Amino acid sequence: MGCCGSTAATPAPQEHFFTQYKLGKKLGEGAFGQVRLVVDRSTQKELAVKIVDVRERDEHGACSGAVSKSRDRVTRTEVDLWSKASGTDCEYIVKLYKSFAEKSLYYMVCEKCQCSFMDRLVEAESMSEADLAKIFRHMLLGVFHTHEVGIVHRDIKPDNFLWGGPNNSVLKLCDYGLAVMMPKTGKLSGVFGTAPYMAPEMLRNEGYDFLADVWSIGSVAYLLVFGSFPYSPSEASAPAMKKAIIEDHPPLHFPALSDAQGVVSGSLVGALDFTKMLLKRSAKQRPTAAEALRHEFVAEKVVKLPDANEFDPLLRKNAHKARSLTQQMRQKRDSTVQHGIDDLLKKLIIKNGGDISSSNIFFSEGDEKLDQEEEEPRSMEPRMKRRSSRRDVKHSTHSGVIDQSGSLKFDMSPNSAVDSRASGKSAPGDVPGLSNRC
Ligand SMILES: Nc1ncnc2c1ncn2[C@@H]1O[C@H](COP(=O)(O)OP(=O)(O)OP(=O)(O)O)[C@@H](O)[C@H]1O
Repeated sequence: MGCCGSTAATPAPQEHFFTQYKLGKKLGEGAFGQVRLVVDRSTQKELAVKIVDVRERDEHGACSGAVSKSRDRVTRTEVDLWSKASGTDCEYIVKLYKSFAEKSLYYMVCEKCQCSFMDRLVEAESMSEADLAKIFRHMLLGVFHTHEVGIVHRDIKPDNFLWGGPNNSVLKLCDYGLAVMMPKTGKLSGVFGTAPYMAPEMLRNEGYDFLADVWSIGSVAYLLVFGSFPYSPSEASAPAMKKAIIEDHPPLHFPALSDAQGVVSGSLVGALDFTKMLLKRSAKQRPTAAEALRHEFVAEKVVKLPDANEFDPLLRKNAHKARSLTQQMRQKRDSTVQHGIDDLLKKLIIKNGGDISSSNIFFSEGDEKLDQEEEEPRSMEPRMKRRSSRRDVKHSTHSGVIDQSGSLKFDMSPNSAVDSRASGKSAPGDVPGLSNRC
């Protein structure tokens, strides 16, 4: 692969990532890459960079050194579609500033966010209906603007929303790795995404469109309101989950919102109605993102004032359940992939005149700057606790699918985030047209 520095939209072959940015600490890990802090050398502004390694790997993660054509194509598509969505200047989409493809690594320079949606939800000191309404309004706005430019995201789930923007109070959609442009025919095919959030029409192979993303938001809403996925098959596996969604069995049901004493949580009535509206099994009866934004639960004109001390007891309980479930869904991170990228980056830093020995970015799990911030008064979002990147890195580096209690849970990931574009080959037992993402 040749060097091709570019702005997100316009190719500019003379630009190179390392001449413009100084690489910093790791903020998170993905299946094929990592996200790091960067500093723009000309403005000193802190940003983030998603680095994706497109080299061929065998099933043990060993790397041949050659570029994988399919992974290269998939990553190019991710850059193109993220760039297009980001071009809407919607504040509810993580902004992509520039992208580079050099030495089998893609660099996507984007705005730096504070933390993931789920991390803050669990650590929040309060959570009211007003907070929930804001969350879904932001999610819908990111999805709406994505749809406006003809893109179906196909991987709407809690992990793909990050808190950022002014006071870190804006929820932003990210990860366009499975996104696709809606074709002229108006229908898409193929199963993509993460099993518990997949729309029935996608799994039934009936053809789907933007409304598949709306179903996924409905699944996230269900998760937060009830603390479980809309479908909870007895066997905890991706195939069983897909079967349950296809067959509506055990049937989709909305339990009474009551606590152990049988007291109905009145504050969640609006959220429940909103969730029911999004989770219409028939896509024809489901609202578009624009229509959903007019539902009175999320509509801007309906003013809801959060009470600083309010934490709906059901929401508190469900936030922890939801966090545990979403952690089980995460794909196992392959340390070989991470080490491979780190090795390449070290060589590139040295080649570009940097000094690895005086830098701890590859050896430290911590992020001193953010740790210091944690000791400062929480001025930005007072009711939400910060989460240090030290814990982030430790968790993602070592834990795989280990939950908060440290116990290893069932793993839905091998079939949960699927992308037939990524690997180009099927694994035994895969549904035709489906292959694992990693
Ligand atoms: N712009 C950003 N600012 C700060 N942290 C980020 C940013 N983007 C991603 N992260 C962190 O990095 C982690 C990995 O992000 P990425 O999008 O690569 O992962 P992923 O979606 O889990 O990966 P994959 O698409 O391979 O499954 C996120 O969970 C988040 O914690």
